[in-house]
Amino acid sequence: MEPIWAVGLMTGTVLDGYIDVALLKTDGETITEFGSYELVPYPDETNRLLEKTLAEARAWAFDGPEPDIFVEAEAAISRAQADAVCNVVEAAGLTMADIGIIGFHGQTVLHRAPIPGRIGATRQLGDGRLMAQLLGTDVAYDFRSADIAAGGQGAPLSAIYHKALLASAGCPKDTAVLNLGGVANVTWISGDGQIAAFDTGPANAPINDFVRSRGAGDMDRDGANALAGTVDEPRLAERLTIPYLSQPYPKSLDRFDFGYDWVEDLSLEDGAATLTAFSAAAVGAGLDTLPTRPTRLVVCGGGRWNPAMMKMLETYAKVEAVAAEDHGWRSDAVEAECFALLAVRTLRGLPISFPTTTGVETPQCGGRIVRANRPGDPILTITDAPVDHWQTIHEDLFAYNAAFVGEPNRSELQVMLHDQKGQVIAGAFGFTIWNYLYIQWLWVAEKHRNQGMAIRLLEAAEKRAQKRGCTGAWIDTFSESGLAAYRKAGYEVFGELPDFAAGQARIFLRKSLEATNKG
Ligand SMILES: Nc1ncnc2c1ncn2[C@@H]1O[C@H](COP(=O)(O)OP(=O)(O)OP(=O)(O)O)[C@@H](O)[C@H]1O
Ligand SMILES: CC(=O)N[C@H]1[C@@H]2OC[C@@H](O2)[C@@H](O)[C@@H]1O[C@H](C)C(=O)O
Repeated sequence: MEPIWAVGLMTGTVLDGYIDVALLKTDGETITEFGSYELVPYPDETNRLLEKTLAEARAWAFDGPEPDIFVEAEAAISRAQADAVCNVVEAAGLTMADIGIIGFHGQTVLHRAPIPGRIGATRQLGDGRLMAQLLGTDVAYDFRSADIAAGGQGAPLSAIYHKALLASAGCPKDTAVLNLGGVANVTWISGDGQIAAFDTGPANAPINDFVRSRGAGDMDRDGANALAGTVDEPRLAERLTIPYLSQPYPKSLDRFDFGYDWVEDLSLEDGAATLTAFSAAAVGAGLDTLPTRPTRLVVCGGGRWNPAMMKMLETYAKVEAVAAEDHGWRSDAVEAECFALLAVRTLRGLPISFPTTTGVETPQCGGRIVRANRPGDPILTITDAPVDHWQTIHEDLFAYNAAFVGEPNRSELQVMLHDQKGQVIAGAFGFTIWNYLYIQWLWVAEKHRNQGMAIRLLEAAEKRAQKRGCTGAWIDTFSESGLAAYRKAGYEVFGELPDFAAGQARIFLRKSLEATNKG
């Protein structure tokens, strides 16, 4: 496939109020060109709605029907992100017609990793159909469900994009990629090109929540608090015994799996320092689980802008931390670019998750695609009274069939029984087509039933059908009496549709007209 322009959309777990929008030209395997990138703010009311939605999602905990608020939030997210796409595409000097596909991650509101005996669960709010309608462009969305359904973690999915980035930058073999969002995830490529990826632990989410709880802003901006504080080493050492950290991958986390309650009694500065050290040390513990420990990490995601975090990666994770920008990548764009690439992969039917990235048994293609209506596309109509164009289809269909099975010679047939006064007492209607007679309707007036009328009608119809060259006949019924009568006439059951009407099966019967001839 020729590379196409794709738009990637990401709103991560920290709910920082921004939509990450990035353009990427790609064939789904390699990066041809990085396009423009912007952080577009959500409207204030959407931010408030999202906070409420996340709280309701946690209370719901995948138990029972989804909270009603999801419907409203999903529409608001989809509309706001569609607007953002329009603006970024236009500002880049392109039109929507230049965009091959949109990769719409949606908002993760809840994520639960699988455990032995129970598959995982994940929910990203985002209505791909609505976005495709609004923008008139194909949309790939719901990237994680298929992986989860197949037994995978559903995350992280960025590994295949990180691999493409590492290849494009020609990084040394011992380099891994680290994303520091609400949660931290790492991607490592083995010498023979195998990918490993997993969530290492928290990144910014607990730091943001802690700082916010002290009324000190939305984040520890530039690591100012952490840099001014002292890490509570004993407390950190104890915290580092949490089994998740050294557990073998694959593994994934929800944004709220790690909190800040364990530093609540510390000062703002010491708390921030201890939380930052914990996120960094958790990365180190994760690196220890890889077959060979990388010596360099290219760091992307918002945490890359936190100097305390970058410094602590060196001291607590014992690894060289290089900013994404040092390789010409754009820290804040990586996740959005990733979903642009994943959308193209989905379009091409290429896998987006693998046994070593999400633990899924076989690579999964994931992502659902909605095709948009474009000018010039066929128009779909549905009617309860077909007339107009049926003849066109009919003639074409018959001509098509005739080309490989000969002329159908469809010809109708009606058999009637009248009394002496001309009153109808029984009748059958059907048609012969190719080698078969089909009796569509057969009816006997009530007072004439059980007198062999049905058999007389059928025999007459069968004779006529034989003259027309038919070698078989079929009929169907969902009445007991019909079934008995047709059996008596030499028909045998060859199929049924259970519960066709009010619990009754529709029974299909056939009879060989050749056998009748011979016998
Ligand atoms: N200048 C800065 N100083 C300190 N921290 C920063 C700075 N800029 C960004 N951050 C941190 O990065 C966070 C945003 O990170 P990012 O956008 O990568 O998260 P996300 O994509 O929502 O999360 P995830 O990757 O888990 O889905 C901010 O909320 C903040 O904690
Ligand atoms: C369920 C979910 O949304 N997980 C996110 C989250 O944020 C970081 C980390 O946890 C990662 O596993 C994932 O996002 C990135 C884009 C991923 O799938 O690679």
